[in-house]
Amino acid sequence: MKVKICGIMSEEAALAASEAGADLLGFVFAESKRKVTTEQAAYIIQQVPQHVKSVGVFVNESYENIIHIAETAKLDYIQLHGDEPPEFCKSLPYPVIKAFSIKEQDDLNQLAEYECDFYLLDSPGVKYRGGSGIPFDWSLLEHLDIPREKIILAGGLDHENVKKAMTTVKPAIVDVSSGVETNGVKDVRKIQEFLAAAKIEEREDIGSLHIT
Ligand SMILES: O=C(O)c1ccccc1N[C@@H]1O[C@H](COP(=O)(O)O)[C@@H](O)[C@H]1O
Repeated sequence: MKVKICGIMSEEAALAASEAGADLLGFVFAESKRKVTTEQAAYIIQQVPQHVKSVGVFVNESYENIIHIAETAKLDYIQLHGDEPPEFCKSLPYPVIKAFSIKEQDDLNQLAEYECDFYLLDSPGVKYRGGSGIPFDWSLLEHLDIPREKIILAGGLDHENVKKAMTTVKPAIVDVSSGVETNGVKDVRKIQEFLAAAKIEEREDIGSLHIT
């Protein structure tokens, strides 16, 4: 299972996440208590190994600003977490993760209109467009007809519910922000616990190879 740790604001959190096995780190450039400047993100991204991919999170941002920030900070992926239309997603010269708020079955209909690299399924925002720390009803995804390799599951995940989330939804990537924080700040121990829980399938696979 691949893991994205989102809302990275410090070098310490980025290094802890990458050392614990995170595959992607998210940097929020939208209105949020986790918002970083382009310069902060650029500095942190330079400190982490290249195999750990960087994701810029934007909400209804202009094409020009996204490109400028992506080039300056050396982002690998663009996450669009607002009301961006399908044409906008297709127009970006970067791999795109389009986020969708899921509160009822009908919310899934819009996914078919989008061509993107990943579909991120999240709870509706509360104060901001994401990062609420609240899970949504995963059973709504039972009949989702998007390949699971393109699904990122987000919204209120933590080290206690991530295993259930993975077995229920079978996403390609799990994404967490609030669930690895204490008092609004990334918590190294919680990052490590989340990664240990999310990567357990891989360890179980290795274990079963020894047994057989
Ligand atoms: O984290 C934020 O503050 C944020 C603000 C605006 C758009 C997206 C944001 N975060 C995204 O929200 C999801 C879920 O976060 P949580 O685990 O429920 O706290 C995650 O994909 C972040 O990328």
